Amino acid sequence: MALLFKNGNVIVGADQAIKKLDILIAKGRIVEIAPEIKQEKVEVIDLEGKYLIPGLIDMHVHFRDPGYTHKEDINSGSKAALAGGFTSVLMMPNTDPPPDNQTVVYYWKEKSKTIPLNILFSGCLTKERAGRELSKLHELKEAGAVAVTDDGNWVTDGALLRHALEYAKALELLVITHAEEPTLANGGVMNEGFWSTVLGLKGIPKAAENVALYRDLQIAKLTGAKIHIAHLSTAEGVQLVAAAKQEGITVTAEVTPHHLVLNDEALKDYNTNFKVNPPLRSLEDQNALLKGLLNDSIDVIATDHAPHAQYEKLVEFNDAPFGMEGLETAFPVLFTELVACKKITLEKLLTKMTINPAKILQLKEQGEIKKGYIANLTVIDPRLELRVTSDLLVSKSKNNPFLGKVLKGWPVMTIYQGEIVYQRK
Ligand SMILES: NC(=O)N[C@@H](CC(=O)O)C(=O)O
Ligand SMILES: [Zn+2]
Ligand SMILES: [Zn+2]
Repeated sequence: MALLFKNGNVIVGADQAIKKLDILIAKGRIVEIAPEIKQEKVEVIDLEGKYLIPGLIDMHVHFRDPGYTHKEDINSGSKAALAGGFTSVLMMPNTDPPPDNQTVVYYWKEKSKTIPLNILFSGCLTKERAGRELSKLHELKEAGAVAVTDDGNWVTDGALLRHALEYAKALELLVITHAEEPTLANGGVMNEGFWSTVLGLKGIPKAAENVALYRDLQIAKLTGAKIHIAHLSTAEGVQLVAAAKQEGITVTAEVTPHHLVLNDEALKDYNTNFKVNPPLRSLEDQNALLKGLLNDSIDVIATDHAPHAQYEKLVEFNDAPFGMEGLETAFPVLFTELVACKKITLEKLLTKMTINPAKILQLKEQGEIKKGYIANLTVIDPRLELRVTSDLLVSKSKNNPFLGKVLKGWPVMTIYQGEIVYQRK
């Protein structure tokens, strides 16, 4: 049945302007946008006080399927995405087996075909993500991958990255880099600085990210290929990306919600839910990342949703795996900590979570609310306040750094291709 949204604050157009409008959707599309729509035989949804926004797009999620489905699988990860207001996600390839050829991509396709979420696939850049030999990039493209990355590992062999970028350019595959020079990271578990000294934990210096990033940008320049920087975490990194853009290097960059609202002081209780890679950096880095987001050096906010089972995190800090669960709290965290505190406008935040990732992933007729576009939409209740608890989270994993926090601005309804696929009870 057609749906008519009334009385809402609707985010429309390429500038994500907030307007009081009615929206009619039918047959999976947005068919009318007007100050007042009168239509019979439709289901009317009263949005009083709420926002209707484009479905959120997350270009960095780990669904752990196949191989680590005790942490998450395509089904549970998708449920978490929909509960978080996301209608498109890009899956990362650090699974077992990893998608370095078409087999895993076909498995993903088969397993996700009935799930009401636009799931995009990334393949490995190198075989087994081992950094020695290129994956079958052609095969991956043919199977439907839109990106290639060795996320979790940096491609240490520069010539190999060069070749990957050359092929990827010809194949129109996006290359995503996890920029961290491993000999500098050297087994560290948190950011190297004041807090690692206080806590007696081995640090990962910011230089590990900065040198890797600089090399990757130079290889992008050399090849003229597009490169996307995953989870930027340092102030210098923001400068490097800004300078590269200025020079005409075709680079885009993302930042995570956790790097925008947390810093390494959060680790002072040795809570392993705050252990993540790249690590939470200093307050200065946190501030620089927000600045970089505001001045468009950083294009996208992506969650890097990295679920781990509870027992895996219930160990000594040094032994815990890196990663945070993030899909479900991303929007309320950013709304509470940045929009409500007037550090960023809702329009700007949404641009980084809808239009910009849609452009980078070349998603057609998505990312904004526009007549004729696909009806992927999310309803946000800015007044709804909820405490983050493990019961609230639908992901298989509960390693969320915001557990215990009261957040507002929760997604309450997610619409995928015109159908209501999630409703908060
Ligand atoms: N971010 C993390 O801390 N962990 C990710 C890997 C990654 O994104 O590099 C994971 O797969 O667990
Ligand atoms: Zn990574
Ligand atoms: Zn990741």
